[in-house]
Amino acid sequence: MITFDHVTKRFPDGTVGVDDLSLEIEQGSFTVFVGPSGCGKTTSMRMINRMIDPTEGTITVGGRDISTVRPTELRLGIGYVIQNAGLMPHRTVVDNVATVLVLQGVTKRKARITALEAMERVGLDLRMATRYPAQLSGGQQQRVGVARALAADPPVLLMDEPFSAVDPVVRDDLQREMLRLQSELSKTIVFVTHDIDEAIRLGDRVAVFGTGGVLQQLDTAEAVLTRPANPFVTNLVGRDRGFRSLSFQSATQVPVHDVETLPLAGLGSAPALAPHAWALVVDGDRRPVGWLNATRQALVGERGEAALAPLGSLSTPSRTLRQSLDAVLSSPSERGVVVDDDGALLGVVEANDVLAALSAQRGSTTDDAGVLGATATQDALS
Ligand SMILES: Nc1ncnc2c1ncn2[C@@H]1O[C@H](COP(=O)(O)OP(=O)(O)OP(=O)(O)O)[C@@H](O)[C@H]1O
Repeated sequence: MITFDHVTKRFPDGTVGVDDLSLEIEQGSFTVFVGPSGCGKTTSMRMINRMIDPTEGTITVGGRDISTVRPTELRLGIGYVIQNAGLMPHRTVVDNVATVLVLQGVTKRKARITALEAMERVGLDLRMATRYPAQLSGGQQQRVGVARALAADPPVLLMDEPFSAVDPVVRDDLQREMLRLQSELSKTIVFVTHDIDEAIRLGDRVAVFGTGGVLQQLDTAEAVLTRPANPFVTNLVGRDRGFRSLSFQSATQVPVHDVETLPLAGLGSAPALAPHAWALVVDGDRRPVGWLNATRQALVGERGEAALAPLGSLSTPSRTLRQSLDAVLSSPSERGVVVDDDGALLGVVEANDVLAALSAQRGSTTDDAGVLGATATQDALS
């Protein structure tokens, strides 16, 4: 557990970076510090590994007041990942990852073996090991940064805007990877971002910081979205919070309907579709490939598979209402495709059923009706 007890940081020029911060970070939790630029997120994080010392108050890590622990000793148990990875350009990837272990006195050979394991854990191709950082993409460099922080197996991981310099697709991958890693490793993670969507996706707990380094709300991601503590938080989570809150609502009650399918093999000899009908084309493993209607079917002879309309986003059995609704909205047939964990077709969901499930859940959470219900429905439909 990491505890901030009435912690204030006043810089020599008088700027108050963090103002009277008290919060507890549970062991094994994923806590995200979020807020606009200059509100004290990074300063708060850097006080945990003593890159910055507080002016007032006490921070404890694992029950120890860290002002009594030498920074070098403290940092052995705290991994640190920063934006742009901060890799050493003249060292190979594997040696970058092995850095902390070597500093700890592990032999170079052993450190490299552990570094390769850490690379595998974060999904890096081991052929990258002998490359230099400049020979990697931005996303790969970030993975190296995470591998380096994890290599020495520290119980605590600090991550300061680690994914903010990569494009949205790579960012999505890295976020997914982080959630997978956390489910396997159960580290105590403190993650700084100014992106509320990233905070909500990753955090078990979200700490919203405001102007002058004042903590505005510390809560679950769902509570920050659905019960913002004050106008500052309401403004930060934004207009789309009703839509975002669908991410926390299960769609397992939404019925999955059967859908007409056509096999990809022999597409050209399929019976003609009725004028307004859509059929889902599946491969030999029943994995959906695309949608077909009569107009597109007429083009199959000429274009083959390229005549199919894209599937839209796919929904899965453990889906949320947001995922279900997105599948419906992004599908040309207005029915969202549901697949199992292997990608095989389970059926389709329909918009009316998604909205009915939303209404039913609104009825069962009367306290939250204003936000979860009306706002969500309006946002979803607008
Ligand atoms: N060394 C310093 N000297 C003076 N003021 C500082 C110093 N470091 C940070 N600050 C100020 O403290 C406040 C908090 O800064 P901090 O970097 O913690 O904010 P942040 O929320 O992480 O912002 P960003 O998202 O832009 O990184 C800001 O007003 C900043 O200008």
